[in-house]
Amino acid sequence: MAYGAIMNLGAPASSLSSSPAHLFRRHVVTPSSSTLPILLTTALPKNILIKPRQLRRHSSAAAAGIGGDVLQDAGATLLVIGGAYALVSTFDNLTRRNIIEQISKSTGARYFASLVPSINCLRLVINGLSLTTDEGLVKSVSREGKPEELLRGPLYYVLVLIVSAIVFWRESPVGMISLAMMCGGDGIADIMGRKFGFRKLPYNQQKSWAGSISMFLFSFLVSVGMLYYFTVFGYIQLEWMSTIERVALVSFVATVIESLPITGIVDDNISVPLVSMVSAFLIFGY
Ligand SMILES: C/C(=C\COP(=O)(O)O)CCC[C@H](C)CCC[C@H](C)CCCC(C)C
Ligand SMILES: Nc1ccn([C@@H]2O[C@H](COP(=O)(O)OP(=O)(O)O)[C@@H](O)[C@H]2O)c(=O)n1
Repeated sequence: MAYGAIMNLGAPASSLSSSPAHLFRRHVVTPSSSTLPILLTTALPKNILIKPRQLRRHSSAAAAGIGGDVLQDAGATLLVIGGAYALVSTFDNLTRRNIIEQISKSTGARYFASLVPSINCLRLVINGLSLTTDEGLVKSVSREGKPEELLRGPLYYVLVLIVSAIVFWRESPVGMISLAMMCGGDGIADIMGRKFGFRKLPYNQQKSWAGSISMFLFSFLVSVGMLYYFTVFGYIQLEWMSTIERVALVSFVATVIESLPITGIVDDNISVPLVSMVSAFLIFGY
């Protein structure tokens, strides 16, 4: 949910610290020095969007020793928390002094919000084409450390963020739900599946029950959290009983799609949000 982070740009700054947007993490790890650049450059310190693979990769930095790693990670965590706190406090102050509006009503807000993923999109393209070399970025978001990997999963990911922000913004549940599936559900499936995925799915030996059950649960919970958040701020009105049933249905569809052995054909950063968008649109009707 990047959506949450994006949308937060138009929400009361004081709500940032308690918003459910922090759940919208594609892959959540304790930030290490290698994840810091991406955290800081995305300027969204509360919304840590990093892959678990960094942990694995950088565990090879065991040369520094486990104690050193823990210290480094703890330091990085404190730094990010401090940065997030400072950012929220700054916005709080500006809002209290009426220097910035609490809730942006500007029609251009969606384009401003999409600037964050757009800048990251540009970075991915430039580095993916090896026009420049940002080793931190490549290491942070690729599996094998190859720049060209940036042009696949990570690029699709930011493109979905951009499209969702611009097309759906905060008036339609469709964008929120599809981002919840991609950023929340799919991200958690990866983490839980790798850790507890001993029992594989009968039709896909690459995916596990633990991963898919987590995908369903987190897609559902993150979606409901996001919808609740935007309902509280009055952007959307929902009838909750039917909404919960509908979200459960979309989560189920997204989970089934994520579990299929089609990763080689279509990246799940495309299949999951796309199928979620279509099914949410059909189910919600707007
Ligand atoms: C590593 C990423 C995707 C790869 O996925 P997969 O192929 O393994 O399935 C994500 C890449 C993220 C990107 C480089 C930076 C995105 C910044 C974004 C605009 C910040 C939004 C923050 C919010 C927390 C979502
Ligand atoms: N439903 C799922 C999804 C992922 N996983 C685990 O997570 C790993 C990465 O999943 P993936 O191929 O979907 O990776 P991403 O493209 O989402 O990063 C898989 O190799 C599995 O170990 C799982 O066990 N069950």
